[in-house]
Amino acid sequence: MNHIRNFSIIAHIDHGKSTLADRLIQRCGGLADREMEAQVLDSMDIEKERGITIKAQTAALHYKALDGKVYNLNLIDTPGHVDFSYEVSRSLSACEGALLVVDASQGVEAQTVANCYTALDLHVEVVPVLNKMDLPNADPENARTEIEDVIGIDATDAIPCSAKTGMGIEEILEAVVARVPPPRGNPDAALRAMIIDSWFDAYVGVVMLVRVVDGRLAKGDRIKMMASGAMYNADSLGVFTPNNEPRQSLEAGEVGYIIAGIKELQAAKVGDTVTLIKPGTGGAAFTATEPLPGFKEIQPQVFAGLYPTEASEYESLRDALEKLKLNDSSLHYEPEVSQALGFGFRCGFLGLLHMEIVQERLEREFDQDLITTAPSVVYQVVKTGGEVIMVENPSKMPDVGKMSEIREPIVTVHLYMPQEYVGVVMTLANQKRGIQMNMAYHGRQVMLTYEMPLGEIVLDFFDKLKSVSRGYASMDYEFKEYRASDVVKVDILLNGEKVDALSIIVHRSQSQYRGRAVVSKMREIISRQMYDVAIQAAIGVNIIARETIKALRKNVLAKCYGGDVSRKRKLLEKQKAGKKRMKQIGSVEVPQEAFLAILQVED
Ligand SMILES: Nc1nc2c(ncn2[C@@H]2O[C@H](COP(=O)(O)OP(=O)(O)OP(=O)(O)O)[C@@H](O)[C@H]2O)c(=O)[nH]1
Repeated sequence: MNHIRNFSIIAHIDHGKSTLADRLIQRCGGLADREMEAQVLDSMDIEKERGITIKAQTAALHYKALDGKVYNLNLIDTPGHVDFSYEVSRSLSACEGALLVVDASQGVEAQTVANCYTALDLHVEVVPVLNKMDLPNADPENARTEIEDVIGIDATDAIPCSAKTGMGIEEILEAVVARVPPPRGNPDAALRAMIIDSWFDAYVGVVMLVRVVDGRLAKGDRIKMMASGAMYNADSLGVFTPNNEPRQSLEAGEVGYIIAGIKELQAAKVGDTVTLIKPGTGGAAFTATEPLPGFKEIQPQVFAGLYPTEASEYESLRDALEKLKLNDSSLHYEPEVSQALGFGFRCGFLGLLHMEIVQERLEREFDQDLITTAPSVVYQVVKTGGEVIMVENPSKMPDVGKMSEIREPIVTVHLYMPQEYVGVVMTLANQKRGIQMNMAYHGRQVMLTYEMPLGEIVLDFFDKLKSVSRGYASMDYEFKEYRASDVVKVDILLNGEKVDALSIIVHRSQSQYRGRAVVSKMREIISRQMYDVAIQAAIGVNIIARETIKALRKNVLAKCYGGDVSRKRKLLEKQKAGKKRMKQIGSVEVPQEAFLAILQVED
């Protein structure tokens, strides 16, 4: 195992993670130049466009070091957003080292900090790298000082490099060999391999990327997933270079893939431990007694309704969701009926970004026209009879008289920011009903710990945090508990009719304000119709806000002075096209944005 190094790259968006990874792969001969497409490691189109990595991928590199020995360097890619923090922690826990890439012309930025702390918590050796040294305004001294002040690690040996010109690449590879410790597992113990990532391949079924911690796995061995208990045959094994390269076995310390005829992604959960059920070729011990630490069952945190704009598209939306789910085990969905929107699906997501990605893929890859309702968290409701139910759709909230308590999910949030933003971040956290638990200094960087309702976070907390801190603050959060809370359901009525898909759940102290704000936002969004439209917000039978949209549809044609038929038709066509993502509710045409009006409300 002394010739193996497992490492990943931590970087702020745009600091050059993908470019550097490509360089390292190219230098180690993994891909011929013509195969080098920009950013090999980000495989999905959307990833490229959004510039984030959704699924971790990996490359096993062969590097002949200056000491004359050939090393096996496994580069493990990590996703970079708060919705995927669990995946980040699993990929980092599969590494002994991490390159911390800092753009020498920009210095340390907040997003890197949270991942860097995760790495340090997991005792991963962090090797700082100063990228973009070819830029005229590169300031390596400043970047070094910031790494020491903000992250609190020694940056004397930070390596200057340029992923663009190739400067420093050799030094980085040497540093990986010299500074990242070799893996420490026990090759003679029972097999324990951690699933770092898993995805569905149309030809071979589920592919698992694993880090073998102890023992040995050979082709054909019978394996078992320790958390799910499912058993399979390890039909084929191999490593990614990043192309796949079949192997007869994977040894302790190695990173590679297993294909075992698994049809369901849920059977190969990230963080689960793979062990053997029959003696393999590894020795006497085969079934591990203890799984590797850190496995968590990931539950969707945010729910929203997804409806086709045309009722006839329901089946094709179902097919699309089914296909997406094949490769995204954290996506949940089940059929749901709304009086206003007809047949659709209640979908569960890891967070808002995950929801956006799914929505975008449905529209782009599957050509779906969707209406999405406002995201909601899951509430725990104690009914008057004592029964406890989970409510993930505001419109399903029982009547007030039938509930004795509503509990909302509370999360522990860690907020990281430079000192100068502590004040504004605290103000924001207080507005969002946060309770401060702790404050810790790491050099110039501060970590605030809050307990906060998840419902406040899913609305717009992340965007607000970025805007008050000019992008410098970052966060991560984890579920803590359900806690009793004075939340109420606010219904929205159009011409006196309750629109189930528009109901929201908010804290009573904010209900008046939010009700009013949503109603006035909707007034801006819903265009004028043939009739007057009354928009109201109500808590139970109490109307708390009202706006009226005056009838005005004739205006579309008003400019046409009667005569010009073709122009008239054009205008009507145009109006029809504009209606595409609209839904007829009673006599009112409601555009897609109206369902998300709650997200557009400013505090
Ligand atoms: N001048 C210069 N530009 C670089 C260097 N490394 C990367 N870049 C450019 O910086 C931009 C961001 O690089 P990426 O490799 O996509 O950065 P990333 O960190 O992977 O970003 P995300 O994939 O968005 O997280 C690209 O336009 C690169 O061409 C470098 O050493 N010098």
